[in-house]
Amino acid sequence: MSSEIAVSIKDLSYTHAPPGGRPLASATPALRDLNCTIAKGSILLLVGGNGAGKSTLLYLLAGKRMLQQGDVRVFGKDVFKDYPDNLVYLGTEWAMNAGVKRDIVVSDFLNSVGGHRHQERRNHLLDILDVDLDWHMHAISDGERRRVQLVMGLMGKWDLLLLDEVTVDLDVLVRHELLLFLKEETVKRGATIVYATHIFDGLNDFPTHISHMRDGSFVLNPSPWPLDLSYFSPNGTQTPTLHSIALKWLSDDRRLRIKEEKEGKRKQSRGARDALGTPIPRDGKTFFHNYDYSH
Ligand SMILES: Nc1ncnc2c1ncn2[C@@H]1O[C@H](COP(=O)(O)OP(=O)(O)OP(=O)(O)O)[C@@H](O)[C@H]1O
Repeated sequence: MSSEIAVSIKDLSYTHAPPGGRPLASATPALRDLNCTIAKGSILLLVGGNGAGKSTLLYLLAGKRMLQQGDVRVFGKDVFKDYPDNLVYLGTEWAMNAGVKRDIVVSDFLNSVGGHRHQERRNHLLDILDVDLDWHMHAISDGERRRVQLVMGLMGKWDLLLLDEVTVDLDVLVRHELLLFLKEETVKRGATIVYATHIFDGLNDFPTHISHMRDGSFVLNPSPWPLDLSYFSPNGTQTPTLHSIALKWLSDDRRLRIKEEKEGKRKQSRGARDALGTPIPRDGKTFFHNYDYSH
């Protein structure tokens, strides 16, 4: 892996705003004071519960929103003003777009987005993702449509790939082949990937770095994976799996949130309520298993 920088993030904070408006004074920031660099050739996995800020971060890295505070550079550029042609963002909303459910044959669809310029890579991806050029976009399953999206997004030679949960509806074989392809892109071409997912099966050998996000902050800044054993316990002999780490981190996050709600340090979220709609207090003990890193 090269030590050149693909992404640098400095003092980045962000609060969502209503369409066309400014953030409400009462709104909670989605990102708070993030700082990190991501080296070329690395694969960073963002781990965090629902609402932790992963998608917002990927959105900002993709230049889809104007920054409010802080600085983000992708290959040295401000992506909002100067979108690099070697940056690809793939998110889940694409498949919901009515335009991609038209009665159009996959080969025509891919040609309409430049497939003829990338014949060799396109054909390789058609194999890996098991996509048939004769499929009709309106008559395929969600997972199959996702596979077409991936061929479309990956067939050009990207140098930074931002992936937001787009492997969730792939079958296990296609997902496995895709991860191998992506890993190879980083090793052979020095491409860089930032990946947010909740599915950790088969992922242990994929990332080069992981981070833990909670409430829009990095609890663990992007760090080399596997993590140093001393992170887990002084006597540890084996790095826990990503799945067990995610379980432990997210259960800690939930416990902390409930503690802070009880102490009045944050607004109570939608939790269990009684018949009159009064929140049922949760003590963070009775509801949860005590996860350690061995699960
Ligand atoms: N369009 C929006 N308007 C207002 N608030 C938003 C909007 N999108 C996200 N948020 C808020 O920003 C915070 C971060 O959300 P984000 O979608 O980045 O989390 P996430 O880690 O990607 O979650 P998930 O795992 O569920 O996809 C959450 O509190 C969420 O409610």
